[in-house]
Amino acid sequence: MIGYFGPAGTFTHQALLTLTDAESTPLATVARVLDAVRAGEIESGLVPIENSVEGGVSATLDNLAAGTPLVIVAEVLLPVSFVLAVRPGTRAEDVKRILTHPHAYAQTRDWIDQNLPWATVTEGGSTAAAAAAVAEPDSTFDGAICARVAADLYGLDCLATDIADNPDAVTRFVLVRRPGELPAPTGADKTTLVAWMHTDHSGALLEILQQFAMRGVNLTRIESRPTKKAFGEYCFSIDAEGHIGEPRMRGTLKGLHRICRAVTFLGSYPRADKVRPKIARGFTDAEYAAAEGWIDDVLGRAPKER
Ligand SMILES: O=C(O)C(=O)C[C@]1(C(=O)O)C=C[C@@H](O)C=C1
Repeated sequence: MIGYFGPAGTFTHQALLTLTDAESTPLATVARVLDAVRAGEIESGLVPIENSVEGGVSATLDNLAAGTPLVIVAEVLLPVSFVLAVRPGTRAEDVKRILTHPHAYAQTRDWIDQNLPWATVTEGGSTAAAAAAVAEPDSTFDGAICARVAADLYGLDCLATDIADNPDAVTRFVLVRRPGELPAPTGADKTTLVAWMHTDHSGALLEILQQFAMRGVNLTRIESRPTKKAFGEYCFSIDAEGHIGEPRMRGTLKGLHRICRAVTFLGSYPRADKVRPKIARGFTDAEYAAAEGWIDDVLGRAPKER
């Protein structure tokens, strides 16, 4: 069973339908999805992790960083577009109170300011939960910012469509499981990790970045998140091109393990866009293998299984 950030009609639900038609169950928060996976109540869970306009989804990044480690086994990229959904008969001038997810508000703020300057916006739950709440006859909310499928599902009318401030917005979702067998390398993979650095000397972040740079490993996302343990203490949530099965990524992870207070490995998985990294001269698997073979020769030993 696959859990997803629900209820039915969220963008996460739509992302799941592009991935599989396996049996699924909605859960009300990102934390509930991830905890249900940890507890073994569901086999895997789909949650949003990053948006091209608003950046990282903190609820997901922080839970994955701090909780019992899970691993990402797949990612989905979904273009997101929003509608203003209302109970049938509601006119624009009647829309005084809007309910939506914080990321959806962040992506439609200008449109709301320009078109409904009198409206107040409450952030909470998911976009589909907002649509379901507005559909209640005695709802205190007049409108929801959600996906068109959510408006249809909960019997709402679309007062306006395509209201995103950035029409090209894309959200990235990740499918997580309990640690076990990892997806095999495809040549177009990503590895996600959290680096918890020592804070007792200067240049600690630079040392982390050097581990990637000196092995030709490109980053696709890096953001600092508070550790929530002490004021001013941060960890780094990182996505990098490559798979733990590849020697340059393994070397990077080993290097990070040596220099960091801790490293949380959150999976190596195929990239949704299938983009293959440009591997500079000196960093290919063959060149790593040749270098190992040369060391074996120098030491006069038989090549060992690698
Ligand atoms: O509320 C939803 O529908 C979600 O799936 C969450 C979420 C997000 O967390 O970014 C997903 C896509 C949109 O960017 C807005 C909200």
